[in-house]
Amino acid sequence: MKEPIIQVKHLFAGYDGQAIMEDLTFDINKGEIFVILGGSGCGKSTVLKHMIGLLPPVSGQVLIHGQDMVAARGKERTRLLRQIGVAFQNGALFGSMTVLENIMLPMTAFTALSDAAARTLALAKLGLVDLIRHSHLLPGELSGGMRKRAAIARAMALDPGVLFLDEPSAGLDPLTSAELDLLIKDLAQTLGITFVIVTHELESILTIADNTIILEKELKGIIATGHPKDLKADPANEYAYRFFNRDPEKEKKP
Ligand SMILES: Nc1ncnc2c1ncn2[C@@H]1O[C@H](COP(=O)(O)OP(=O)(O)OP(=O)(O)O)[C@@H](O)[C@H]1O
Repeated sequence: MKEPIIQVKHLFAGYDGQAIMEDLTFDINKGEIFVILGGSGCGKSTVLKHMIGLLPPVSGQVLIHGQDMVAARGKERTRLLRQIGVAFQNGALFGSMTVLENIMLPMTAFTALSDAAARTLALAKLGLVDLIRHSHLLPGELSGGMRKRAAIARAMALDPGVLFLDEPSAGLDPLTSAELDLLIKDLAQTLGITFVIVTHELESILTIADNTIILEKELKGIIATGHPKDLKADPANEYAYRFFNRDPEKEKKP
């Protein structure tokens, strides 16, 4: 049975009281890989920032397990934020710390774990992303694909139920990007982690997404929602059809 883990309700997304997306309402179910799509600059990352508590929305609610993260304050907010992990596009790893130290950092900073226990747990996370052999390296010594995997391991440090990934395939070659897709699918299936991903990569979306929303700039809202394979095949949903079939020409027709 579908169980919403995140509910976005009447979210007006934007900056300084100015909405660039209006009245977004959608659910993300436990264990699914949910992809946020849309043309460049339409507001995908902005919506993501509201969902992870990095930026207050113009208005609306983001519920995690039924509790409003936007309204939450103090310890309640910290508790809700602990339930999500985030891997940003550039990895955002600390360059002067080894990969292992990067994964241990959230554990020692936010829990009472000893260094030894944090080290053991961090190595377990690195095992999940196949990076144990590289745990002693600095982020700058890793390949692009490894850096993404390290960022995912760090996002998993505190065992969140939901992982947010902003453009995970950006800058990766197609093969490395496909490997990352497999990893995401594997983590969703084996650990039951829910993924919320902002990406443009059509191949990747069709391979991994269980559900998508497509945002549209002019409309300032959701233009299509559903399984990407259904959206790709359904000409009735014209914008989604064009998006998945890379058909900009039709866009110019009335
Ligand atoms: N800090 C900010 N203050 C004001 N406006 C911003 C800020 N950051 C982004 N914007 C604007 O908000 C709009 C949406 O940007 P956003 O980065 O969310 O889009 P996006 O869909 O993620 O784009 P892309 O796919 O190109 O990364 C853009 O017009 C952008 O210029």
